[in-house]
Amino acid sequence: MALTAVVRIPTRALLRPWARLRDSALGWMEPVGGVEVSTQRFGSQRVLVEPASAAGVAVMTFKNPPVNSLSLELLTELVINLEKLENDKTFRGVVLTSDCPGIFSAGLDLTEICGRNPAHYAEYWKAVQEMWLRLYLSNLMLVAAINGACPAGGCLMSLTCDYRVMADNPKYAIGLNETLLGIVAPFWFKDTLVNTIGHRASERALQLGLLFPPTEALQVGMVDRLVPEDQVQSTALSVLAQWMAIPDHARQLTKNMMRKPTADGLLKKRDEDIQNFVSFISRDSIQKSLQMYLAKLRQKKG
Ligand SMILES: CCCCC/C=C/C(=O)SCCNC(=O)CCNC(=O)[C@H](O)C(C)(C)COP(=O)(O)OP(=O)(O)OC[C@H]1O[C@@H](n2cnc3c(N)ncnc32)[C@H](O)[C@@H]1OP(=O)(O)O
Repeated sequence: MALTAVVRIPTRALLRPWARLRDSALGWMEPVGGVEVSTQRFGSQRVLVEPASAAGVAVMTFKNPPVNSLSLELLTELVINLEKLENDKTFRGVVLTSDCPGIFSAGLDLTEICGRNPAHYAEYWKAVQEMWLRLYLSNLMLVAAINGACPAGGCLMSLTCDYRVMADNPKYAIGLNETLLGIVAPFWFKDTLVNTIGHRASERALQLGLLFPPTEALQVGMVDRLVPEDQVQSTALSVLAQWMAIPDHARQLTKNMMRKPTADGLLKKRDEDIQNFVSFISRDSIQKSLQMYLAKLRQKKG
């Protein structure tokens, strides 16, 4: 297959991202009248996917400037590209990283959960759930190359990976800081953290909305390795090379055994979780908190 191919995504699907996801699952593509979104194999506008030099490995790079916030579009493209990698049996491992200097991901896009209507909140939350479920239960080996700040939803995304390599730069921090915004991390964010760093450390981190600098993140077990900034991706690739030595079927069944009970917690009540999110996020007091937080972020520059 050519390394550079233009992928055409139908215009109607760009307007309705979930239609696009479904179409992608069916392998459907519109030959004319679409929008050119990519020049990379499997890639799309906000998610670049390139085969690494090692066989069976791809690098997935998020490119949603300025801060890689998890917009509906980015979430949709992420899921589509992950699905394509999973369907292409030549790939066994993926490095997830960022194209935004100094930022892995700023987490959920606050403009998606602030000042919109309930139907939009529901659609957006479904996309967040889908991202988590697909990554958390992926049969692929996933390694996060965390080359910058990694708060909230960005941290969640990295926690779905099998291994985390972080840049050893004290300017960067990682954690679930939801309480600092006046919001509450849902139970499946909490479960993902507990599965990574344990109950007591999670209880403290979640209540205080702690953002850990790299050294502390390593100590608490939120990341697995710190390396100089320019070695984050190469280290992630060498970690993957070690994991590739394990037979896939045994590793995949083991991963599933470890993670399925947690994922089932959400799968069993996805709709209820969406309803809870919509009613929580629609509250006036929560919208006010989010608006104040966004205003503070915007004022920082002024
Ligand atoms: C039941 C409810 C559960 C919901 C669970 C929620 C999970 C979440 O993920 S909520 C999002 C939490 N995210 C954060 O708290 C991070 C906020 N951002 C930052 O701390 C910083 O932006 C940074 C450290 C990621 C980067 O800092 P810096 O390089 O200094 O960039 P700026 O702060 O100047 O930001 C540039 C630009 O981007 C806008 N922005 C930042 N984060 C977000 C975001 N998460 N969503 C949307 N927009 C974001 C920021 O407002 C600036 O915009 P402009 O001023 O218009 O340029």
